[in-house]
Amino acid sequence: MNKEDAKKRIAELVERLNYYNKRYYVDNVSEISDYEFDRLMDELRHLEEAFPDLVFPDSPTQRVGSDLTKEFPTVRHRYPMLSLDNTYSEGELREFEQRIRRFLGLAATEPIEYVCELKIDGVSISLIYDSKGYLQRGVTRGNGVEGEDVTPNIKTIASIPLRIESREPLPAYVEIRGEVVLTKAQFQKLNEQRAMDGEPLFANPRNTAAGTLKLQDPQEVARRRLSCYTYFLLTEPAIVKSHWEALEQLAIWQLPVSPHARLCRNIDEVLSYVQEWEHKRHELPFETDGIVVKVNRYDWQEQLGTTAKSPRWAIAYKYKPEEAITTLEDVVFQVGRTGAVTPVAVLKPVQLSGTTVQRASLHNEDYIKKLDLHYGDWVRVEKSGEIIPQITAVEKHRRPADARPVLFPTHCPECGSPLKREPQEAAYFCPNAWECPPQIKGRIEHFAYRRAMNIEGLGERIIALLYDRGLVRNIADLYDLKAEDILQLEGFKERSTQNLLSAIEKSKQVPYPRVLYALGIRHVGETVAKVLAKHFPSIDALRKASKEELMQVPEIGEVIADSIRAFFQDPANVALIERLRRVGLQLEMPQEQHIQKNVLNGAVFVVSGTFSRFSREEIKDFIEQHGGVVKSSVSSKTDFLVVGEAPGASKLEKAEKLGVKIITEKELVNMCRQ
Ligand SMILES: NC(=O)c1ccc[n+]([C@@H]2O[C@H](COP(=O)([O-])OP(=O)(O)OC[C@H]3O[C@@H](n4cnc5c(N)ncnc54)[C@H](O)[C@@H]3O)[C@@H](O)[C@H]2O)c1
Ligand SMILES: [Zn+2]
Repeated sequence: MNKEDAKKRIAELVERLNYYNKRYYVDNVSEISDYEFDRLMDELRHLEEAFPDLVFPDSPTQRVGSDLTKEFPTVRHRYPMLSLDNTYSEGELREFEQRIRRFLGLAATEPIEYVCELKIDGVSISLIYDSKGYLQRGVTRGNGVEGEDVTPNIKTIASIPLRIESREPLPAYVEIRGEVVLTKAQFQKLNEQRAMDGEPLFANPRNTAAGTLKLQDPQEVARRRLSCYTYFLLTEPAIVKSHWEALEQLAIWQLPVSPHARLCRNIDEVLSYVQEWEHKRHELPFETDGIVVKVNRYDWQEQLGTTAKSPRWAIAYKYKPEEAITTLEDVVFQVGRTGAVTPVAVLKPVQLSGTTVQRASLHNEDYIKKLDLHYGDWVRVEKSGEIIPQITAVEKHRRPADARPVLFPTHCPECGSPLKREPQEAAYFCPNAWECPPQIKGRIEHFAYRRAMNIEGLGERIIALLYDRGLVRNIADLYDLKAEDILQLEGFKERSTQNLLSAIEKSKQVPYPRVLYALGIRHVGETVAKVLAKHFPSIDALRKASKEELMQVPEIGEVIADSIRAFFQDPANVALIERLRRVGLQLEMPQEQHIQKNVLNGAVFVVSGTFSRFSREEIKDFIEQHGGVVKSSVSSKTDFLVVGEAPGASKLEKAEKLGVKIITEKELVNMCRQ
């Protein structure tokens, strides 16, 4: 390539990679796969090596991708937080060893020990502990030089100790680094919940963890249940001489360390570790994208030093994304509870990363157009960091001559209504909310769902049966069901019929905030429903609220306000609510909760055990709404310990010792009634 062309290509790569970096680190979105990103990076690095005077200062090869957002205070790192050099080839691992030997002037016979660790696909974090062992700060990598202080969010992570317990005095400065992740199981749970709430699904655990760490509401962060693994210890003065000892020290201090790290005596053992984990890593509870290899001895690490972007004593070996090639048999267009239409590719079954893949996500119309997808096409399917397989490319040269292009339907595949596309949104939806079967069934499923009305036994299958028999067309119909209706359903006997009826009956006691959530108003998830119920203590108050009044509530923005207004403007919804009122659903907060505002007068409460009338969150809210203060542990300042079933023994004991008054939930409710 001549210099002119190189210059053009370099400028183009710098611009594109900087753009992907911003999308990835700031917006937490991957527009291309990590593998493609790394290939472009590699191309840039090679060009820059060939034309060293064309290395721009803003080149992504020269700096760490920055996560700075200006939404959190920034903190300067005492030691820069760098990235890692990476490779996809085992040959380059051997070259890595050769470079180290040359740099340190070691003979070929001199053994070099390495520590191998799994490269966890999450977000790096730096934890600073003070000399008494208390967690002082949690800071993101930022641009490597300064990061963002996300301490309140970090404190929600259960496995990170708020205090290091140590018999020996701690060094004056303790910094621990690690990776914040979402486990695959937790990621799936969150997405199930989002599907229930009709919200767009998260793409993958890494980007979700990164986005979660940057939320402004630590309570929401806590709800998402992040995890953490630590793998770095920096202290002043130094207390260990090698990386392996550092990992041991972290374990002694009860920091979460991965049990799979291994001390390898030479590069061959490193390569075996790499091979050993290539497939086994899929069984781990979290996602990994490779292996990190670190020179064990600290004195050697120090001599090797760092480049502007990464240490010379470590390298990441990344596994190529596993890919399979198969044919596209069909595309189905699924209609969800909110009417959103999602295209899903039906593939000829093929093995990929140890599972049989038969379906792949196609996201939306734009994605299908970008792929230029045709029925019968040979397609490449990848599972890289994404749980749901993706079609990454079409093998156009193998396309059958008469192949028809995949076109997005103009009408709903379920009810035939013309589809609509919201301006600025990629997704199409079916506007026929009241008659489109999957939307009706989806709303009833959402209503019956555990965290909403919690109607036990009323799942997807039974709802489909009730719907197909014409017994239920909306949520209010559930309350008109008779024993003889249910008895005629397949699989129902006397007993199961009674159980279902009493589960439906029981749902009449579900408190108002959950009923509000169960109604399935778009954008009104669990948290928003609670906030709304607090400010508008009855459904009538909410119905009468203007857009402006709604938007005065913290956390309620224009989108939510519009959605609530639209819901109540539909007469069918108003009629439905009237029916729910007649059957006796809770459509307002209990009287005592909004009259007796300050009866508890600042008294300090601790709660323990499980309660029959409230969830853990609800009892805390209840106390606070009545002017009490809730603390998490019993001390001499505690006035009351409220005990439910199976209270914590240590709390009870402490309360008894300190003479704290112990009361039941019933007594608490009575106190608030006076
Ligand atoms: N898809 C995209 O659009 C896009 C954009 C930008 C970056 N990326 C991905 O991010 C990579 C660059 O990110 P990076 O600079 O954070 O480098 P990196 O992720 O390749 O490696 C460095 C990071 O690995 C993490 N890590 C996990 N386990 C570790 C362990 N045991 N020891 C040490 N570190 C460990 C640390 O957070 C560390 O900061 C790219 O190679 C690419 O894969 C993707
Ligand atoms: Zn429809």
